[in-house]
Amino acid sequence: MSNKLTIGLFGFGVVGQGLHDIIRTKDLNLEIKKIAIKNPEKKRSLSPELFTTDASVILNDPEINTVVELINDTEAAFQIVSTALKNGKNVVSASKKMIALHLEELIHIQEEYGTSLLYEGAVCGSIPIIRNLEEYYDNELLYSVRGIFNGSSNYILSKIFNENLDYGTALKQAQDLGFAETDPISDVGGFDPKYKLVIAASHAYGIITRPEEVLNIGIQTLSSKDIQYAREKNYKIKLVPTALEFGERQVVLYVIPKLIHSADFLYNVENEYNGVIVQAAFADQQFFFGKGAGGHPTGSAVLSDIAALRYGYKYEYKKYRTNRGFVQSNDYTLNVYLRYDDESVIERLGFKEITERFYAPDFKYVIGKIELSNLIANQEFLNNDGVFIAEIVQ
Ligand SMILES: NC(=O)C1=CN([C@@H]2O[C@H](COP(=O)(O)OP(=O)(O)OC[C@H]3O[C@@H](n4cnc5c(N)ncnc54)[C@H](OP(=O)(O)O)[C@@H]3O)[C@@H](O)[C@H]2O)C=CC1
Ligand SMILES: N[C@@H](CC=O)C(=O)O
Repeated sequence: MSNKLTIGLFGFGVVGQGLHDIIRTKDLNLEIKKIAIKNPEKKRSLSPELFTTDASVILNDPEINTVVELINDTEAAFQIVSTALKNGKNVVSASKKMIALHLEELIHIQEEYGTSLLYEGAVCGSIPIIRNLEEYYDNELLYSVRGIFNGSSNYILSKIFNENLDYGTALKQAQDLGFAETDPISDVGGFDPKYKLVIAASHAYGIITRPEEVLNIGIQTLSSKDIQYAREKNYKIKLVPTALEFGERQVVLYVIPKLIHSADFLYNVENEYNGVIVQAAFADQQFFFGKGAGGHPTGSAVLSDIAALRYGYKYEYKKYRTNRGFVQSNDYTLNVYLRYDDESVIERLGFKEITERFYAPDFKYVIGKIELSNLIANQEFLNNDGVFIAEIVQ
């Protein structure tokens, strides 16, 4: 491909503008030729001639060799990205939901048309985790990948724990700072970190998982009682996606709040920062830390992908293609804290074992072991008021 990148940018919101800010500070031998947006009435900080609402102006322009997709509409993003790849353009995207939902198809399109799709900014903002999982870690030696993959929920939890802010105020701040998704239930309900986990697991283990088959329980039902419990036991609560190998090449994926002890690297990951712990057979634990949301941190990851396209970089999906027999499995048991209102909840969830019970008129909880499949069967129920569940790692 030509050394000079001529870019068609889709989206000029938090991340699109963040990327543009970064690009204009440096002489990078690249040009943003056109920017596609949705609302022609919105006031823009750049010349009106640069903008279009017609996607085909970019997608059919033979001079544009690189498409950068940073929009907040999943289905439109898939149409744009797949058409651009089929039209011979390389693409950078930060749309994690779109990528997680369409990963297998996107891999095949890249293969068929010889084009490249990079998406480092889609997983943990500024942290270069995808290229590391893809290139550095052999899946034979990789035990687990877990961490804080969502800046908004971590921001909310930090503000609640460290500054006693109420949930609604903290969420509003995360939205005002540009961290939250258009519908913030995606963040606080654990959907956004689940999409990121699905993408990370494909590069870690070579397995492509359908997001709807992965448990996501969020922080939206957190109450003052859970915070009191965590504080008394010297825990912090964090929303943690986990991909972990167990048994014979089985990989379990799930997203759930976790009670985190001070010895855990994630304990000190605060606000919009993310942290990823990779556990490998001989390297033991390695910790990646950086801003996981916001225009400039995400823009920096997008720019790194743009720069990688200059030298023809592609994900080879080696682990997926060689298929070394890793399979996703939900045959896994978690140790959990469950705060509940109604006694029938305990029976409904079918605990394997209960090791602790606390009972007061205004606060009831149990600690015990439960099958992941039971949590999946009750996922909707567990995201409703009256219950809060969190994993406790023993
Ligand atoms: N915010 C963050 O910290 C991060 C966000 N992401 C992801 O990056 C993407 C963009 O997020 P963010 O910048 O926050 O979103 P914003 O809501 O700030 O901006 C979205 C932009 O997309 C444009 N847009 C929407 N639909 C279309 C369409 N069909 N064609 C062209 N433009 C369109 C909007 O146009 P208009 O201006 O006219 O409304 C707007 O400029 C999302 O997928 C998000 O999940 C990833 C990592 C971090
Ligand atoms: N809403 C997301 C944005 C980045 O991916 C988050 O809060 O992490």
